[in-house]
Amino acid sequence: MSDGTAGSYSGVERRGLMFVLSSPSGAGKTTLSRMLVEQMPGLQMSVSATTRPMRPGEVDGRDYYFVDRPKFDEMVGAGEFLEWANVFDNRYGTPRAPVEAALAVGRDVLFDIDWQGTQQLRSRAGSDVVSVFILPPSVQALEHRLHTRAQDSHEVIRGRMKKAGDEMSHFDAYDYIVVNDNIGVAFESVRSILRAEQLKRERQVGLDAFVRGMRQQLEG
Ligand SMILES: Nc1ncnc2c1ncn2[C@@H]1O[C@H](COP(=O)(O)OP(=O)(O)OP(=O)(O)O)[C@@H](O)[C@H]1O
Ligand SMILES: Nc1nc2c(ncn2[C@@H]2O[C@H](COP(=O)(O)O)[C@@H](O)[C@H]2O)c(=O)[nH]1
Repeated sequence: MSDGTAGSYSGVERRGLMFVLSSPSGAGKTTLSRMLVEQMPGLQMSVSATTRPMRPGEVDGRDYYFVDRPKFDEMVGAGEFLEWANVFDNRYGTPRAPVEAALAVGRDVLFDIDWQGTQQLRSRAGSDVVSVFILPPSVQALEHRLHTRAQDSHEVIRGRMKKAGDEMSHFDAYDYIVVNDNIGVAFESVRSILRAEQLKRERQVGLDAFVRGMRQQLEG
């Protein structure tokens, strides 16, 4: 089925993009990411590696690659990460190979990463990166969400709330800002941003030939 880009009509592939969601912890990136992957055909989630302990219900290889610190540092040394950062006293990094493989065949890749990682991706991939910062509707709602998620200790939640202001201070480096109050509305906003970015002229490789072909048909 066609995705509505010229490439899917002319046989030329579209250029894949890197779609980044960041937010303070608990604002809803993981929830929105899961909804996007379910509803946007061809969108591939980047699975990060982390040194943080696994939460109840998380699956190694699906939610994260859970590695110890020596293994993480070995991966850094071998240049296996596209970006990596220290976040909340743990290390997190984006494995390079799956992202490069997806982009090479014109697939879009979704990232749930912090502001430091976004900055690194932006400096490497420039306009192939589209970034969205998710804000909570209020500080109270953010704290409530972290508690109702019930996956981190009170101490960890306190630590993440302390750093929420810091994370939020980077909102102005992002292309789009979405306030996640009602999840359905926030999802529709994020989905629309991705769809519009997919349709940008510069991402549709082969437009010239496609239009030329139709013009020749019309003239001849
Ligand atoms: N709009 C919303 N209204 C109410 N609850 C929400 C909303 N969006 C997400 N949540 C809930 O808030 C909690 C935190 O969401 P989520 O895990 O998606 O946040 P996150 O930004 O990925 O956090 P982290 O950075 O810690 O991974 C979850 O329990 C989720 O179900
Ligand atoms: N720079 C990167 N940040 C990442 C990556 N994977 C996740 N994250 C960010 O870490 C925090 C905490 O995540 P949690 O799962 O422990 O709650 C959150 O802001 C994520 O966006 C990564 O590969 N690189």
